[in-house]
Amino acid sequence: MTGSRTPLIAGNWKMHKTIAEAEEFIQALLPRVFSADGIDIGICPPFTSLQAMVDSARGSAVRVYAQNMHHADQGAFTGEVSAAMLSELEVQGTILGHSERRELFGETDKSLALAVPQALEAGLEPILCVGETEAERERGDTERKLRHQIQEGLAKVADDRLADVVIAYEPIWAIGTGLTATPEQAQEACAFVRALVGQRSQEAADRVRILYGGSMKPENAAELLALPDVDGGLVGGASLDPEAFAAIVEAASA
Ligand SMILES: O=C[C@H](O)COP(=O)(O)O
Repeated sequence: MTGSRTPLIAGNWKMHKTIAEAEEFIQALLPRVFSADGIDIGICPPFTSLQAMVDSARGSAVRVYAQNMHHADQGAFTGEVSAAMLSELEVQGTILGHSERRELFGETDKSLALAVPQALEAGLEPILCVGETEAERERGDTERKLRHQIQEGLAKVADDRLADVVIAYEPIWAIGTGLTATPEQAQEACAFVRALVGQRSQEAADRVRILYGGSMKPENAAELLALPDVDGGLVGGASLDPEAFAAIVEAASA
Protein backbone atom coordinates (compact mmCIF):
# COMPACT_ATOMS: atom_id res chain seq x y z
CA MET A 1 0.00 0.00 0.00
CA THR A 2 1.15 3.51 -0.55
CA GLY A 3 -0.08 6.51 1.38
CA SER A 4 -1.70 8.11 -1.67
CA ARG A 5 -4.34 5.40 -2.10
CA THR A 6 -6.97 4.67 0.55
CA PRO A 7 -6.92 0.94 1.33
CA LEU A 8 -10.13 -1.01 0.81
CA ILE A 9 -10.88 -4.20 2.69
CA ALA A 10 -13.99 -5.78 1.20
CA GLY A 11 -15.66 -8.95 2.43
CA ASN A 12 -17.32 -11.06 -0.25
CA TRP A 13 -19.84 -13.25 1.55
CA LYS A 14 -20.77 -15.16 -1.60
CA MET A 15 -23.95 -17.20 -0.94
CA HIS A 16 -23.73 -16.99 2.84
CA LYS A 17 -25.89 -15.41 5.53
CA THR A 18 -29.61 -14.81 5.82
CA ILE A 19 -30.79 -11.32 6.75
CA ALA A 20 -30.85 -12.30 10.43
CA GLU A 21 -27.28 -13.64 10.22
CA ALA A 22 -26.14 -10.55 8.34
CA GLU A 23 -27.64 -8.32 11.06
CA GLU A 24 -25.85 -10.31 13.72
CA PHE A 25 -22.59 -9.91 11.81
CA ILE A 26 -22.86 -6.14 11.34
CA GLN A 27 -23.74 -5.55 14.98
CA ALA A 28 -20.63 -7.52 15.95
CA LEU A 29 -18.42 -5.82 13.35
CA LEU A 30 -19.28 -2.16 13.89
CA PRO A 31 -17.79 -1.75 17.38
CA ARG A 32 -14.68 -3.64 16.25
CA VAL A 33 -13.93 -1.29 13.35
CA PHE A 34 -15.12 1.89 15.02
CA SER A 35 -11.65 3.37 15.21
CA ALA A 36 -10.36 2.18 11.82
CA ASP A 37 -9.27 5.45 10.33
CA GLY A 38 -8.29 6.03 6.72
CA ILE A 39 -9.48 2.58 5.62
CA ASP A 40 -12.47 1.90 3.42
CA ILE A 41 -14.36 -1.13 4.69
CA GLY A 42 -16.80 -2.96 2.46
CA ILE A 43 -19.14 -5.89 2.83
CA CYS A 44 -20.68 -7.66 -0.15
CA PRO A 45 -23.72 -9.60 1.07
CA PRO A 46 -26.16 -11.53 -1.13
CA PHE A 47 -28.84 -9.37 -2.81
CA THR A 48 -31.40 -10.31 -0.18
CA SER A 49 -29.44 -8.62 2.61
CA LEU A 50 -28.34 -5.48 0.76
CA GLN A 51 -31.12 -3.20 2.00
CA ALA A 52 -30.80 -4.37 5.59
CA MET A 53 -27.01 -3.90 5.53
CA VAL A 54 -27.25 -0.42 3.97
CA ASP A 55 -29.67 0.57 6.75
CA SER A 56 -27.60 -0.97 9.54
CA ALA A 57 -24.27 0.42 8.30
CA ARG A 58 -25.58 3.95 7.69
CA GLY A 59 -23.36 6.53 9.39
CA SER A 60 -20.56 4.01 9.96
CA ALA A 61 -17.30 3.39 8.09
CA VAL A 62 -18.76 0.28 6.47
CA ARG A 63 -19.94 0.50 2.85
CA VAL A 64 -22.11 -2.08 1.20
CA TYR A 65 -21.43 -3.60 -2.22
CA ALA A 66 -23.42 -6.07 -4.33
CA GLN A 67 -21.78 -9.20 -5.68
CA ASN A 68 -22.99 -8.89 -9.25
CA MET A 69 -24.97 -6.74 -11.69
CA HIS A 70 -26.30 -7.10 -15.23
CA HIS A 71 -25.12 -4.65 -17.88
CA ALA A 72 -28.53 -3.93 -19.43
CA ASP A 73 -30.82 -1.12 -18.26
CA GLN A 74 -33.73 -3.55 -17.96
CA GLY A 75 -35.23 -6.46 -19.85
CA ALA A 76 -35.94 -10.18 -19.94
CA PHE A 77 -33.00 -11.32 -17.82
CA THR A 78 -34.55 -13.56 -15.18
CA GLY A 79 -32.67 -13.48 -11.90
CA GLU A 80 -30.55 -10.44 -12.73
CA VAL A 81 -30.48 -6.91 -11.30
CA SER A 82 -29.56 -3.64 -12.99
CA ALA A 83 -27.31 -0.73 -12.04
CA ALA A 84 -30.35 1.48 -11.37
CA MET A 85 -31.80 -1.13 -9.01
CA LEU A 86 -28.55 -1.20 -7.04
CA SER A 87 -28.06 2.55 -6.87
CA GLU A 88 -31.65 2.89 -5.67
CA LEU A 89 -30.58 0.80 -2.66
CA GLU A 90 -27.73 3.26 -2.04
CA VAL A 91 -25.05 0.62 -2.21
CA GLN A 92 -21.51 1.82 -2.79
CA GLY A 93 -20.79 -0.42 -5.73
CA THR A 94 -20.63 -3.97 -6.93
CA ILE A 95 -18.23 -6.80 -7.58
CA LEU A 96 -18.08 -7.64 -11.29
CA GLY A 97 -16.59 -10.69 -12.98
CA HIS A 98 -15.75 -12.74 -9.92
CA SER A 99 -14.13 -15.97 -11.11
CA GLU A 100 -17.10 -17.94 -9.76
CA ARG A 101 -19.44 -15.85 -11.94
CA ARG A 102 -17.17 -16.37 -14.93
CA GLU A 103 -16.72 -20.11 -14.34
CA LEU A 104 -20.13 -21.19 -13.06
CA PHE A 105 -22.45 -18.68 -14.72
CA GLY A 106 -20.72 -18.02 -18.02
CA GLU A 107 -19.82 -14.36 -17.56
CA THR A 108 -17.48 -13.16 -20.28
CA ASP A 109 -15.03 -10.31 -20.73
CA LYS A 110 -17.41 -9.02 -23.40
CA SER A 111 -20.35 -8.69 -21.00
CA LEU A 112 -18.09 -7.24 -18.31
CA ALA A 113 -16.87 -4.62 -20.78
CA LEU A 114 -20.46 -3.38 -20.82
CA ALA A 115 -21.13 -3.80 -17.11
CA VAL A 116 -18.13 -1.80 -15.83
CA PRO A 117 -19.07 1.53 -17.52
CA GLN A 118 -22.75 0.85 -16.79
CA ALA A 119 -21.94 0.69 -13.07
CA LEU A 120 -19.81 3.84 -13.20
CA GLU A 121 -22.53 5.78 -14.99
CA ALA A 122 -24.97 4.83 -12.24
CA GLY A 123 -22.57 6.16 -9.60
CA LEU A 124 -21.51 2.70 -8.46
CA GLU A 125 -17.93 1.67 -7.74
CA PRO A 126 -17.15 -1.49 -9.70
CA ILE A 127 -14.74 -4.05 -8.26
CA LEU A 128 -13.55 -5.87 -11.37
CA CYS A 129 -12.04 -9.29 -10.62
CA VAL A 130 -9.27 -10.81 -12.67
CA GLY A 131 -6.96 -13.77 -12.15
CA GLU A 132 -5.43 -16.89 -13.60
CA THR A 133 -6.12 -20.58 -13.05
CA GLU A 134 -3.48 -22.94 -11.70
CA ALA A 135 -2.96 -24.42 -15.17
CA GLU A 136 -2.50 -20.95 -16.68
CA ARG A 137 0.10 -20.06 -14.06
CA GLU A 138 1.93 -23.36 -14.56
CA ARG A 139 2.21 -22.88 -18.30
CA GLY A 140 3.41 -19.27 -17.91
CA ASP A 141 0.18 -17.67 -19.09
CA THR A 142 -0.58 -15.48 -16.06
CA GLU A 143 0.32 -12.18 -17.72
CA ARG A 144 -1.46 -13.06 -20.95
CA LYS A 145 -4.66 -13.84 -19.01
CA LEU A 146 -4.45 -10.66 -16.92
CA ARG A 147 -3.71 -8.53 -19.98
CA HIS A 148 -6.73 -9.94 -21.78
CA GLN A 149 -9.09 -9.51 -18.80
CA ILE A 150 -7.93 -5.96 -18.03
CA GLN A 151 -7.86 -4.73 -21.61
CA GLU A 152 -11.28 -6.18 -22.41
CA GLY A 153 -12.92 -5.40 -19.07
CA LEU A 154 -11.86 -1.75 -19.15
CA ALA A 155 -12.14 -1.24 -22.91
CA LYS A 156 -15.24 0.95 -22.73
CA VAL A 157 -14.19 2.95 -19.67
CA ALA A 158 -12.92 6.45 -20.48
CA ASP A 159 -9.33 7.12 -19.40
CA ASP A 160 -10.46 9.74 -16.90
CA ARG A 161 -12.75 7.19 -15.18
CA LEU A 162 -10.23 4.33 -14.95
CA ALA A 163 -9.17 5.25 -11.43
CA ASP A 164 -12.80 4.99 -10.27
CA VAL A 165 -12.69 1.24 -10.90
CA VAL A 166 -11.28 -1.04 -8.21
CA ILE A 167 -9.45 -4.06 -9.60
CA ALA A 168 -9.21 -7.26 -7.58
CA TYR A 169 -6.42 -9.65 -8.51
CA GLU A 170 -7.58 -13.08 -7.42
CA PRO A 171 -5.51 -16.07 -8.50
CA ILE A 172 -8.20 -18.71 -8.92
CA TRP A 173 -6.00 -21.44 -7.43
CA ALA A 174 -5.87 -19.47 -4.17
CA ILE A 175 -9.64 -18.93 -3.78
CA GLY A 176 -11.14 -20.93 -0.95
CA THR A 177 -8.25 -23.38 -1.10
CA GLY A 178 -6.20 -22.18 1.85
CA LEU A 179 -3.37 -21.60 -0.64
CA THR A 180 -2.27 -17.98 -0.72
CA ALA A 181 -0.13 -16.33 -3.37
CA THR A 182 3.33 -15.63 -2.00
CA PRO A 183 4.01 -11.94 -1.40
CA GLU A 184 6.28 -12.03 -4.49
CA GLN A 185 3.53 -13.53 -6.66
CA ALA A 186 0.90 -11.08 -5.38
CA GLN A 187 3.16 -8.06 -5.82
CA GLU A 188 4.30 -9.12 -9.28
CA ALA A 189 0.73 -9.63 -10.53
CA CYS A 190 -0.65 -6.43 -8.97
CA ALA A 191 2.27 -4.38 -10.33
CA PHE A 192 1.60 -5.91 -13.75
CA VAL A 193 -2.08 -4.95 -13.52
CA ARG A 194 -1.10 -1.40 -12.56
CA ALA A 195 1.29 -1.21 -15.50
CA LEU A 196 -1.53 -2.31 -17.81
CA VAL A 197 -3.68 0.57 -16.53
CA GLY A 198 -0.62 2.79 -17.01
CA GLN A 199 -0.60 1.97 -20.71
CA ARG A 200 -3.89 3.87 -20.86
CA SER A 201 -3.15 6.62 -18.31
CA GLN A 202 -0.25 6.98 -15.88
CA GLU A 203 -2.36 9.19 -13.64
CA ALA A 204 -5.02 6.48 -13.42
CA ALA A 205 -2.37 3.84 -12.72
CA ASP A 206 -1.10 5.89 -9.77
CA ARG A 207 -4.62 6.29 -8.36
CA VAL A 208 -6.36 3.00 -9.14
CA ARG A 209 -6.86 0.66 -6.20
CA ILE A 210 -5.75 -2.93 -6.72
CA LEU A 211 -6.86 -5.54 -4.19
CA TYR A 212 -5.50 -9.02 -3.59
CA GLY A 213 -7.96 -11.87 -3.02
CA GLY A 214 -7.38 -15.55 -2.32
CA SER A 215 -7.31 -17.06 1.17
CA MET A 216 -6.50 -13.73 2.84
CA LYS A 217 -6.81 -14.16 6.59
CA PRO A 218 -5.63 -12.43 9.77
CA GLU A 219 -2.40 -14.47 9.75
CA ASN A 220 -1.23 -13.37 6.29
CA ALA A 221 -3.03 -10.04 5.79
CA ALA A 222 -0.33 -7.72 7.16
CA GLU A 223 2.33 -9.13 4.87
CA LEU A 224 0.12 -8.94 1.77
CA LEU A 225 -1.25 -5.50 2.58
CA ALA A 226 2.26 -4.09 3.04
CA LEU A 227 3.11 -4.80 -0.61
CA PRO A 228 3.54 -1.58 -2.60
CA ASP A 229 0.98 -2.43 -5.30
CA VAL A 230 -1.61 -4.13 -3.06
CA ASP A 231 -4.15 -1.55 -1.89
CA GLY A 232 -6.42 -3.85 0.05
CA GLY A 233 -8.10 -7.20 0.01
CA LEU A 234 -11.16 -8.94 -1.36
CA VAL A 235 -11.75 -11.44 1.40
CA GLY A 236 -13.98 -14.49 1.08
CA GLY A 237 -14.07 -17.10 3.85
CA ALA A 238 -12.44 -14.96 6.54
CA SER A 239 -14.99 -12.17 5.99
CA LEU A 240 -17.80 -14.32 7.35
CA ASP A 241 -16.50 -13.99 10.88
CA PRO A 242 -16.62 -10.44 12.31
CA GLU A 243 -13.58 -11.00 14.48
CA ALA A 244 -11.40 -12.34 11.64
CA PHE A 245 -12.64 -9.64 9.26
CA ALA A 246 -11.95 -6.90 11.83
CA ALA A 247 -8.46 -8.31 12.34
CA ILE A 248 -7.80 -7.94 8.60
CA VAL A 249 -9.08 -4.35 8.71
CA GLU A 250 -6.75 -3.80 11.66
CA ALA A 251 -3.83 -5.23 9.63
CA ALA A 252 -4.58 -2.64 6.94
CA SER A 253 -4.39 0.17 9.49
CA ALA A 254 -0.95 -0.90 10.70
O1 LIG B 1 -13.99 -12.78 -3.42
C1 LIG B 1 -13.23 -13.36 -2.63
C2 LIG B 1 -12.36 -14.39 -3.08
O2 LIG B 1 -12.99 -15.28 -3.92
C3 LIG B 1 -11.46 -15.00 -2.04
O3 LIG B 1 -12.11 -16.01 -1.32
P1 LIG B 1 -11.33 -16.71 -0.11
O4 LIG B 1 -10.81 -15.61 0.75
O5 LIG B 1 -12.34 -17.57 0.56
O6 LIG B 1 -10.20 -17.49 -0.74
